[in-house]
Amino acid sequence: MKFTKMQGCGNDYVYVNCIEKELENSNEIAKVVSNRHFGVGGDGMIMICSSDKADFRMKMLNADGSEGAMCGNGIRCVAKYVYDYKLTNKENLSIETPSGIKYLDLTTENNKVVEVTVNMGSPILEAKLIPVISDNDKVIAEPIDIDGVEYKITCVSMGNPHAIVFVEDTKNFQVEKIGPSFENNKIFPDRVNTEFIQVIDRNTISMRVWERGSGETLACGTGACASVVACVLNGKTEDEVTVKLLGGDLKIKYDREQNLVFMTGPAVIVFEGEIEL
Ligand SMILES: N[C@@H](CCC[C@H](N)C(=O)O)C(=O)O
Repeated sequence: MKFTKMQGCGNDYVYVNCIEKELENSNEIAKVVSNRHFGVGGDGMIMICSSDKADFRMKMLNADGSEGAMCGNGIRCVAKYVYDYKLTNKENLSIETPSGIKYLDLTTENNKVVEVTVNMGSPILEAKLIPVISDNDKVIAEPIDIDGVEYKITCVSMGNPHAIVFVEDTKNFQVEKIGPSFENNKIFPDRVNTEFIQVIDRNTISMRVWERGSGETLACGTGACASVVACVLNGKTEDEVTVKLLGGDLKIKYDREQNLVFMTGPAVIVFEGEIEL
């Protein structure tokens, strides 16, 4: 199988062109190729497919083979893939995902994409739709017991579920130890992605993430969007925020008038290859 390894802020996936032919058994293939010792290595696999509703369609699978309905870093890389490999010459693209059609603006230099802005759509706050089990309609700064310690979570879906936790210091936070207990807590019927956020100032936050199905990653685009929405809801930041991740920075804008979230960030090709399956 031919592939291109790409990354956005260090959130790396194996990209496969499925425009002519979809992959059979893609959940199993995602597990194999994502393995960092026996496969290509990545946080998961992303398939670029044709669409009858938009310019292209994206399907994303986590490293454990489970599907995510949206991937913020992935969708920017899909835009770079289709433009740089000349599958389109459009600099304004629409990409269908299981969480709806997203609209993207490409910034190019020397006929290559260097940065992409994505209209990520409206955040979903209704507990039932995220889904998170709660007595309240929305989960904002609600206490949760994780391994005997009380944390406060704010829950937001950007097409996929996120729980946001404010911490004193992201650098020394034990994400690997605590992340799985959030992911698999019984109040999240579909599991959850968890963002640990340190507020630096009213326009800057530091974030680490434990991703459902992939573990700690260097960045999560939907997670950065959900976190800025959570910051605004908790009165911690303005609505334009630089999110500092282990793998780089994302610029997020929560346009409250339109109730839309915009994400701007890089997309990079790392290498191309072929793997025997
Ligand atoms: N890294 C992604 C999100 C990938 C999916 C997520 N792990 C899930 O299962 O919902 C991003 O950049 O948004």
